[in-house]
Amino acid sequence: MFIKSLSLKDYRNYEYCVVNFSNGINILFGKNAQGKTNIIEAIYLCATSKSHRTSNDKELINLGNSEAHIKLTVNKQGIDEVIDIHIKKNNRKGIAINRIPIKKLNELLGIVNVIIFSPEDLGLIKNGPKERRKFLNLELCQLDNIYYHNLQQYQKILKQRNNLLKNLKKINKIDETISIWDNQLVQYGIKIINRREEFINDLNEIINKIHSDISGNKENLKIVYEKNVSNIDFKQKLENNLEKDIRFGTTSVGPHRDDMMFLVNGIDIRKYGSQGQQRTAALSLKLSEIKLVVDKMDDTPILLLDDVLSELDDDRQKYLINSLENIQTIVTCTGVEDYIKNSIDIGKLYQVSEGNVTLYDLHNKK
Ligand SMILES: Nc1ncnc2c1ncn2[C@@H]1O[C@H](COP(=O)(O)OP(=O)(O)OP(=O)(O)O)[C@@H](O)[C@H]1O
Repeated sequence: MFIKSLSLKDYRNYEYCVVNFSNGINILFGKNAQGKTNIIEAIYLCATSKSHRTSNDKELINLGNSEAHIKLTVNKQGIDEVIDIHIKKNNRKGIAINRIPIKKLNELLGIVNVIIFSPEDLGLIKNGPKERRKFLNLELCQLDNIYYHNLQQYQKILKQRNNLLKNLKKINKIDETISIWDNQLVQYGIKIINRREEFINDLNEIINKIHSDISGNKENLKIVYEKNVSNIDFKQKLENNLEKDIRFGTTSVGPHRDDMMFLVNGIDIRKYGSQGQQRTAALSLKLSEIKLVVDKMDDTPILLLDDVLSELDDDRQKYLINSLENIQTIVTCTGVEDYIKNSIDIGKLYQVSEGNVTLYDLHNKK
């Protein structure tokens, strides 16, 4: 699939803007704070219904205006699909697919498949478990509608259980209704654990080869799923921890406390890796994700590279660029030197300046 066009009205620092994309590599370049990431964010929003930067939709509306509109046309195996998003000040948004309004946000998932890669992703291994869980959830929600549903249910039940725990602390006694929540939490939790396990196994099938290539055959990379509970002991652990959970007013066990360990030549690089090792492993992870999505889908996803190339050294830049064949890529950067140096075949080059996007001719320097 590839994005044909994006139009923005009163969105972030754009009053009105239309960008037509090539189905190859598209580069948006410009100085800092001109609106490059805002374009990536708008595309991401059309794919997932959420911004990758904020959970407050109001921030997406151009300051001084009361509504924002985003329209994206994607071509899927020859057929155009149009996504319209309308964001209102009261944090409500209306979404339509081919002009038909959708009732639930998850109807949007799977229409446009994007993989986003930004400098923050390079910190995935160095950062805390919350970031790694976010990675798991974002990827799986896009790949699998059932996972999205199970995760939503799990989070809803977890919130209700935590509220009950806080009430039980106040009245200082144990209420039988907790076991009703526990059963439901276990029911959805197990589904989440199983799907995460399957996903990590799939990544492991791919990642070692990629990582070994990037590291010049010096390093071996394996991901280990650090489950906080297993599908066998989840219920028991909830019961064992009940008193503690009431004391703290929160659920201390479950997949909401999962993590992933990254082993390079058998060593946990979250703790003992150099920064370079951690960043390379993060790059391998992202590239594995691309390959996995390409293998699992009938169609190719769209790759969004937000200012990431300048963060990589020459060898890693080359490796990433060589992986971009046959996949529409939308790149943001401050300068195009890295792309010229790597002789990339650029489909469309745009300059972004103060909320304006203009086609740029490298040769005529227009
Ligand atoms: N709701 C909004 N209304 C108006 N302007 C906004 C709004 N939200 C953000 N901006 C402006 O958008 C600009 C930031 O855009 P963006 O994050 O896309 O920058 P960028 O070009 O990717 O820069 P960098 O290279 O620094 O990442 C800033 O000038 C910011 O003030």
